[in-house]
Amino acid sequence: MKLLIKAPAKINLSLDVLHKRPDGYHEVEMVMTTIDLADRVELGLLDRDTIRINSHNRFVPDDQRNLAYQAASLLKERFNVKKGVSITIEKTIPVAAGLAGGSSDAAATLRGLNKLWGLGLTMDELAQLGSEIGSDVSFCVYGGTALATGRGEVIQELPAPPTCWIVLAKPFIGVSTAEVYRRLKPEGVHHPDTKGMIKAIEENDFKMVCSNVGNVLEEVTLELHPEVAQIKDQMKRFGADAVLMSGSGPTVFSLVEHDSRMHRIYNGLRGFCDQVFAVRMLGERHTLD
Ligand SMILES: C[C@](O)(CO)[C@H](O)COP(=O)(O)OP(=O)(O)OC[C@H]1O[C@@H](n2ccc(N)nc2=O)[C@H](O)[C@@H]1O
Ligand SMILES: Nc1ncnc2c1ncn2[C@@H]1O[C@H](COP(=O)(O)OP(=O)(O)OP(=O)(O)O)[C@@H](O)[C@H]1O
Repeated sequence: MKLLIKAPAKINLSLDVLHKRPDGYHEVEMVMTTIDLADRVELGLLDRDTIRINSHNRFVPDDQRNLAYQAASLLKERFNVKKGVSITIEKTIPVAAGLAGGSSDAAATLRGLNKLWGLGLTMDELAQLGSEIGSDVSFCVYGGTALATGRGEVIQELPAPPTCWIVLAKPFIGVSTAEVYRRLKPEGVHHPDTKGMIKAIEENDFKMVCSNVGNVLEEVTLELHPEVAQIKDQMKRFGADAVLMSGSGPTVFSLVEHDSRMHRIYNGLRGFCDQVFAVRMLGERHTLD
């Protein structure tokens, strides 16, 4: 028996860091949404009691460092599962890009194995388990649009944002999330208006969404990698309605209302960037599989 599960990327429409916590993590307030850019995770039962990862991407580990492996391992251990699984990951989401690719693969593995192994866990229980793997995994279990607080694992559902295009561009660099958080000084930065972003989404007001995008990690990554600022400038020049870095970067996305401008930004950025995509948001939370 085989199961094919979609693992979509996320973007942070706003990302605020309130303070550093005693456990070393940072207290955050993030408005996140899933987009129609997804890895495909195929799960197959194995006769042997083992976890096997197949990925044909040289940047993706095929052992216990893979977040999908960790998801399977956690379920096996917690629920005493004596079955094996092969996990084949077809990557489309750029790696180490601020788009939660690994976290989404882990979340898809949790959802899929819940079915394949007949564990009967609720989405809330899967999200709770996901938080043990990484801060973005809980959000990825649900997908859709949400406010994420705590270290990112406390999820409150939000309605779908106004419809628009998302053009994503990733420069030829990878970013370490841990390093970006380490370099951040939450006291000295300009904080986005999280409540304003939530209101804009609830009122389905595209202009208000655009004027409330903000990410406190942007300054840190821009300082490390000036090419991120260049991409932002280019997107603005090509007519984006809003431009922001996602997560800890380095991927930059624009929100664009009109098709013609979407094409202009997409074509303008290709050749200049490692990977460029034009996609839609997935909108509300819905059954992903
Ligand atoms: C930047 C974001 O992707 C935005 O959605 C997330 O905040 C990071 O989520 P993630 O990659 O799943 O993060 P984790 O794997 O849990 O943590 C990676 C590292 O980032 C730092 N980290 C992460 C989340 C958080 N709230 N505070 C932190 O300081 C920690 O140093 C941690 O060791
Ligand atoms: N399934 C996976 N897909 C991609 N990378 C993975 C996976 N599992 C583990 N990794 C490791 O995690 C690192 C970060 O990858 P990922 O693509 O998840 O980053 P990210 O998009 O920046 O994450 P986030 O936005 O959650 O901070 C990679 O360099 C890779 O070594």
